[in-house]
Amino acid sequence: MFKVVEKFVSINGEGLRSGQLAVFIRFAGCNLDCSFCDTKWANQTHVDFELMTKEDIYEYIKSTGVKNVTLTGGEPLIQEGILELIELLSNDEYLSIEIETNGSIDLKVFSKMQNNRPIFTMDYKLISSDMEYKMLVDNFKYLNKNDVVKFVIGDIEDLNRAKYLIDKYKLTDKTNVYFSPVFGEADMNDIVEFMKKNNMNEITFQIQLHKVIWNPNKRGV
Ligand SMILES: C[S@@+](CC[C@H](N)C(=O)[O-])C[C@H]1O[C@@H](n2cnc3c(N)ncnc32)[C@H](O)[C@@H]1O
Ligand SMILES: Nc1nc2[nH]cc(C(=O)O)c2c(=O)[nH]1
Ligand code: SF4
Ligand SMILES: [Mg+2]
Repeated sequence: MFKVVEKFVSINGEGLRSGQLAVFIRFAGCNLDCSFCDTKWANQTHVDFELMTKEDIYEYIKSTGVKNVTLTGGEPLIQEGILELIELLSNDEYLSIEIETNGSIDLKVFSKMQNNRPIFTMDYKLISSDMEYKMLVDNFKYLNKNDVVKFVIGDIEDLNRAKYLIDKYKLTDKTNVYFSPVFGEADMNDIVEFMKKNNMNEITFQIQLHKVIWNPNKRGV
């Protein structure tokens, strides 16, 4: 059984499918504690959740009629039975599955899926998150051109570190690379100036769209 803290339809506010309708499944609990986390509430021990089987989750998704599915949290890939859920959803060729994951979970087993493989938006947690020591750089090799490595930027130190990693692991040759400011805190102009100064042609800068449309603290959107 999965602990689901919320499920809803919205437009995806992040990633490759930003602006498109998506059905979201948010799981309880995370193995990290990022300084900037906007869903800390979902990681509390006493959070309210609904227990759902993988079949319940599939039925809910189908009842919405929405094609894009985002599994998020919390950390979706620490949920017991998550591989079976992903396989069930992937068997439905109509669905396009996307998984938001935090960079600390080994993606090898997931990346090997053959049919209708999900796309992974893998965060690399930078210095200002306080969680960089948990990052698995081996994960970079399991990502392809359908996936994303996302750097959430808090400050200039994060920008320098992101650039170092992009160059060292040739990330833009392998996958899509996004910069996203810590919402309401990072200086967005600094990020764009940094991109200009370093001629970062292959990076996509992105703001979380749902936080512009709705109150940034609103749930279920
Ligand atoms: C809440 S996390 C859940 C999935 C997974 N635990 C992870 O970190 O990727 C979803 C996305 O929101 C991003 N995020 C969380 N707090 C944020 C903030 N304050 N500003 C910008 N992005 C944020 C995360 O970096 C991640 O890309
Ligand atoms: N609209 C909307 N789009 C999102 N894309 C990724 C989200 C997440 O929390 O993982 C998210 C979210 O919480 N809301
Ligand atoms: S990994 Fe994701 S859910 Fe966990 S604390 Fe960090 S941003 Fe929040
Ligand atoms: Mg969110």
